[in-house]
Amino acid sequence: MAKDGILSAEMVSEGMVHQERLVNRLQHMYRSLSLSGHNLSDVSVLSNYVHLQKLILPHNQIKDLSCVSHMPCLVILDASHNEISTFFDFEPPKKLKEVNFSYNLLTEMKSLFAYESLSKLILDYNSISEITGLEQCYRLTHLSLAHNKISRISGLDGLPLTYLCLRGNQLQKIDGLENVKSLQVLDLSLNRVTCLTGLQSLQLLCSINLEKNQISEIHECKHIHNLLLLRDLNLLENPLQEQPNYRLAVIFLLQHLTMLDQEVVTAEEKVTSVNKYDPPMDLVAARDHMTNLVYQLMQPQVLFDSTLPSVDSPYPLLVLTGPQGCGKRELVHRLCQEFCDYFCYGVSHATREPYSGEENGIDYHFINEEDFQNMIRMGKFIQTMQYKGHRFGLSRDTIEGAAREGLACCVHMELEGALSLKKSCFKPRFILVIPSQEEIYISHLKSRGLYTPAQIDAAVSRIDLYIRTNERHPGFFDNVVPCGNERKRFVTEEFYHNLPTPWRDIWILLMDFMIMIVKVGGTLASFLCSQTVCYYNVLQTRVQVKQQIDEITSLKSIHYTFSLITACIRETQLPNICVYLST
Ligand SMILES: Nc1ncnc2c1ncn2[C@@H]1O[C@H](COP(=O)(O)OP(=O)(O)OP(=O)(O)O)[C@@H](O)[C@H]1O
Repeated sequence: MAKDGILSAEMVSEGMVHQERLVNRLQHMYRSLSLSGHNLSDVSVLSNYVHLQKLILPHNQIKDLSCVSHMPCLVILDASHNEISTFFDFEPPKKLKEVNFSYNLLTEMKSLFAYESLSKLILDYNSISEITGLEQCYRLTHLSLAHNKISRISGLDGLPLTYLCLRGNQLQKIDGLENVKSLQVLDLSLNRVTCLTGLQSLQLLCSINLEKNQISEIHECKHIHNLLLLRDLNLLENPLQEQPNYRLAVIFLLQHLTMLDQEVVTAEEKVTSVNKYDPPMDLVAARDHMTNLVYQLMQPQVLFDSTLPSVDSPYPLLVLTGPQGCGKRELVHRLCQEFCDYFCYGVSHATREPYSGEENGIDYHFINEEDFQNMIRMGKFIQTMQYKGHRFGLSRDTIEGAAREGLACCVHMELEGALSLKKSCFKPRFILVIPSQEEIYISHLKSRGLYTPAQIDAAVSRIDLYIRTNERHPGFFDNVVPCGNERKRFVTEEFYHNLPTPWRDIWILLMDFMIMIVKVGGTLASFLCSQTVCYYNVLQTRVQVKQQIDEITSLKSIHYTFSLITACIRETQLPNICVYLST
């Protein structure tokens, strides 16, 4: 222990960790000195040790470090746990890289422009209230100012920091970091931070510690959603932890995390979070199918009453699917009008308000949410779907109604509904009606005057979903009908007059939806031919079986008509249509 706190030459030689002989072999050169916890207050003797590279003096009572001015080779200085109140009060050693002044009495930072080699600076547990003087520290990568009195982050612009610790300060928001682009590890624990804005541009961040702050909203995580390298996030002891499903919600928003709140994020948690907050369509469909089936099975049996098929006797359903407002609904109506001997419009239930001109029981069965839920519980639906906050569902009664009249049911629905139906024992035929020209689709939606711009964007964005499904799952749709302005383009006066007479009549008959119906035609006719047999098998009466034969004859004639139209179109060399017809 030092007498009166004064460091003597003997003590220095005891504390020397590393010494080397100089070239002349007569003198020693001291490289590293470590004197921890010696109650030292006067270390002026060190002015003689000019070759020191590493000086470790923690847990003393040193107030004055001016001896460092005589150590031009010093690289590492640890003067933590002392009584230093003046900031870097010595001539700058040119090579000084690492400095630790934590647990001292520093109240302010001064310019360190002359310390150009400084790469690591630790100033924890002082009373510093503002970060200043670091502007010229072009090599500073590690800065720690934990447990000071800093209330605002400043003075760090453009520094090459990879590690920054401001734990235990008085920060309420995160600003002043936008230009610290190289930051990888950030510790802001034990502050009063309420929101995460200010982090979104720090693309290299891989670890953020925000333990013990005031963050109360899970959606704050959206600000760090785009930080693709972020692996470790600590939000322990923030109010948001009280929110239901907190962990899953955060994992869902930050899918790259491997550690959350000091616990490993498992693959199961990631899958569960996605299934909860953005379930893949297939999962939604499977759940929907399962729900409706289970509720149906829970009802008293109505087997003998039902004309509907079982697993081995499918019932013909024609499903037109496509994005909202693409024209599929009109096409279904039209098909059911034109071919009323074969098709019946399957009216879905909907919880949305009717648009003007819509009629209850014709466009939808409009019901309220409570009634819809009751119908689900009573096993009434075959398929349901939530779309933009409203519920839609196709009921067994609707289909039974069509079946009792000896007709095939024709419905329109979104892709999720189609997926759910695919899982049922029905074997529907699916026709995708897809806008071929985005601008025309958008202006059509606008002209309906029913949708907000956000709803239009959402509908347009689903075009891609349908196209991807069609590309990735060949055969998912039995036919694809592009809708756009082809109709206007092709049904010109000239085209019409050039048609031979019988074909002209057919065109008149189909007029508005001609092109679309023709394109559906291939599927439609073959579908009816193949499915009607099954349907009549379901009804199981002799009379109807007899009727079936007659029907099929006329169906064949429809098929024939379609092939004539096809040939006619081919003759007029309309390549677009021919392509669709041949698919
Ligand atoms: N049972 C159902 N299952 C799934 N989707 C359905 C069902 N019934 C209707 N839909 C679809 O829900 C979407 C929203 O229906 P809505 O009637 O509000 O649309 P819209 O604006 O009138 O457009 P559209 O002319 O395409 O019907 C439409 O794409 C519609 O086809």
